[in-house]
Amino acid sequence: MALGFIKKVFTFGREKPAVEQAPAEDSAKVETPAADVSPASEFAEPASPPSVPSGHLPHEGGDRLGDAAPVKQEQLAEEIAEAAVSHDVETSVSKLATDNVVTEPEQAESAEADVAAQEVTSEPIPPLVGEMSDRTEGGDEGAAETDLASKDIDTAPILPKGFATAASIPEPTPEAPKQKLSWFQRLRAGLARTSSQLTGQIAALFTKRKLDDQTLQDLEDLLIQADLGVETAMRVTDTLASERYGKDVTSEDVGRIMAQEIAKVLKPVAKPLQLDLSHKPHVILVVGVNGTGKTTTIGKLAAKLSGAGLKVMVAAGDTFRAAAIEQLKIWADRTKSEFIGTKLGADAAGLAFDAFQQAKANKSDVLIIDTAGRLQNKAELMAELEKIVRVLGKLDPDAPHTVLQTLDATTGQNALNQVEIFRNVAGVNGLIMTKLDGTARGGILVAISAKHKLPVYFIGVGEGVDDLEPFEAEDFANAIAGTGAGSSQ
Ligand SMILES: Nc1nc2c(ncn2[C@@H]2O[C@H](COP(=O)(O)OP(=O)(O)OP(=O)(O)O)[C@@H](O)[C@H]2O)c(=O)[nH]1
Repeated sequence: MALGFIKKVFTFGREKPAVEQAPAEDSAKVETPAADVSPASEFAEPASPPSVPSGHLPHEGGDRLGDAAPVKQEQLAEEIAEAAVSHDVETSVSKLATDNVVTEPEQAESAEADVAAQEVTSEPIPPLVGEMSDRTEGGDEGAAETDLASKDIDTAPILPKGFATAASIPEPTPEAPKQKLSWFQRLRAGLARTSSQLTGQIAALFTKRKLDDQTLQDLEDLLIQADLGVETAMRVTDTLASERYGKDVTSEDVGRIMAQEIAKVLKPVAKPLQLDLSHKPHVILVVGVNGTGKTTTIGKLAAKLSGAGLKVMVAAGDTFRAAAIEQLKIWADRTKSEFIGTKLGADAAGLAFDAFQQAKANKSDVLIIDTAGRLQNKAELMAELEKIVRVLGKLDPDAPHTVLQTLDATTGQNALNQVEIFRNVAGVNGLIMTKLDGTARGGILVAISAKHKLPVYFIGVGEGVDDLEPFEAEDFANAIAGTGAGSSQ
């Protein structure tokens, strides 16, 4: 797999604005030496996240998600104050419990305290040095040498497959066949229901029949029932008609054209997750409906990044489910990442606020924030997500830099609606499809890609820490169509 390292730039050219900080009643004051937040070097404008349309969002049921009109400064400052008030942060670094989190009630008076007024005095949390997990000892086979602008070459981490950084130079690297076959077999196994159902029906449709309008219509119906979406179904039938209309056609012909057309839809969205390591932390916010694999996927991402030598902090923003906080702590320990959490029921935006501050003070490379699972039609829960994004944006205009949505491959059609709402509310700019090793209905990813054109960075192919693979368009297309290199595996 050629590792495309696409240059991504953010605007850091201007002086960093004094961040309006809202130390509220019991806001946590993190005692770490003042982080050196000198303005980073000049970068071009970032790609702006999808605009958030105001007005009622087109989705069945659920409440109006509210107007996305810009929030006034005072309202925002109140939100930050309220967010900081309603929780006390327990900051713990796996293997290093710190008790240096204190609150400064008097800071609560003004919602706009200057960040410089926040004296930070305790020692920064030393980087955690842990043995690499055996899988990432030498880094992924396919990892390319990267030349990071912010680090000299001999200390630049070798990013694992599926990640890129602003200054890295694309280097095609040969795919490690044994790794591809194993996860590819799991992918095929996961998509077996989709592909066997589809290829079985196609075979039945095209026994000794010339290609005519009726068979084209029947094929189109089959492809739509497999969740591929109307657009892709029509592309397949149009291409097939242009090649074989009025002639004999075999199911192999159909499979080949199906894989080809699906790959055309998926190739533009199969991209590495771009990290901008020229400033710290790169914030990844993980969102999605309940049980889609957010916390597990964060653990897998943390393993890849910390295994590559990056300093990772994970934040337990799912303050709704008790087990989620503990689950993420276990992932942090397992992946030698730093952990920040708070008490059950605390304000998630406040946790995100403190996590950012802590990650900055600790000079973490990447901060990955978990969130509570929520259905897209629960307006108050979606409003909470908006607040988390707003609070992070006040601390860094480009944060959260990556908003990942996890999609459960067994969901089917509803995933389209999930992406629509989460994208409008939280500015989702990347997808991860999980549970493709189960009885997946992976076809929906084709429909989502055709409609939303959002990058698909990884796929989950199991519950293990290594079961996260960079998304490969050709492999996925062949797995659905039951064709291609892996088809004989
Ligand atoms: N088979 C399989 N199971 C997965 C995968 N990813 C996650 N899971 C499982 O899915 C279940 C839910 O995963 P979580 O990470 O807790 O999901 P979540 O989105 O954080 O859940 P909530 O916090 O309830 O929203 C767990 O049992 C995971 O082990 C995957 O790729 N394959």
